[in-house]
Amino acid sequence: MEKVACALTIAGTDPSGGAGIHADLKTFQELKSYGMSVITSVVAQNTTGVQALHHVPLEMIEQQLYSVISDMPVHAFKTGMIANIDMMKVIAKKIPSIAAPYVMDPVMVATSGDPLIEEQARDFLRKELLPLTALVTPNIPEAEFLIGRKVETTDDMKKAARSIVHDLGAGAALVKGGHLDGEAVDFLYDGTTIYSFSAKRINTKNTHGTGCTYSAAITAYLSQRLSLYEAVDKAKHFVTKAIKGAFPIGAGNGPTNHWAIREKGVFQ
Ligand SMILES: Nc1ncnc2c1ncn2[C@@H]1O[C@H](COP(=O)(O)OP(=O)(O)OP(=O)(O)O)[C@@H](O)[C@H]1O
Ligand SMILES: Cc1ncc(CO)c(N)n1
Repeated sequence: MEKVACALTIAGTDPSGGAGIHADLKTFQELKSYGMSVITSVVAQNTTGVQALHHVPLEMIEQQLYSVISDMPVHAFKTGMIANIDMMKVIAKKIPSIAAPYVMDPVMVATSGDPLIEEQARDFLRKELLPLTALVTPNIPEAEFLIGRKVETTDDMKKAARSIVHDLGAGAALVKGGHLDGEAVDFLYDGTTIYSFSAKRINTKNTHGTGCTYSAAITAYLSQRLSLYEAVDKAKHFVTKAIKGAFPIGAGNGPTNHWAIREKGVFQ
């Protein structure tokens, strides 16, 4: 019998539906992987920023992980917002028992600039979680934090990707250029080769949740057994379409359009 591809996200919520768990599950669904989720923090946020955070108790995070892993197949998984070291420890302990590719979106701040993880937890993420990954997907500020140097040019991005793999122990690194000017170009380093993925920059402020959507798309494709290169290539097309079709809703940075690859949706 054919088995459905199963993808898991471990992340925080976004009641406005554009980022976090919500973006991940919409993306899994759109790309036809069966989506599952473990919630780390409940975040009161919208397109304008983060209003409040409530962290799920550690035992409950552990229990959610157990509920999924003990019963369901996981063919690939990702992490997004993990707010503090204690949560990271709980998750790190369970990762070896999930025998599947791990994609880390090293979320530190929301698109609005509001912090989503505690300052001290960043080092733990770099030292303890990063070496467990099949792929990490930092944007420019996250890459700068990880390697401790400025990333200002495409050459710096490629060097950062290499250093994240060779010096920090990630399985592979995808350094995203959304925060630079010009083409929206990302560089993947898999330990041997640098690949670039490029798209025309779209003139929009509606980029809430682009990073979540991209890493979720990569995770969905990995759960379907695509190679890392193919998964990133197809995910880049998906996120570009989702940004192109992004919705001008909310007063801040509107959300990406997760169904942009098939139809426009229903408009009022
Ligand atoms: N205006 C844009 N036009 C086209 N592609 C873009 C644009 N902004 C970002 N991208 C692309 O979107 C993907 C996500 O990258 P980005 O650097 O925005 O992630 P991020 O900062 O982690 O996202 P988030 O805003 O969710 O934190 C990358 O492939 C990037 O190149
Ligand atoms: C829960 C959550 N994760 C990640 C981001 C980054 O976009 C966000 N805004 N919210």
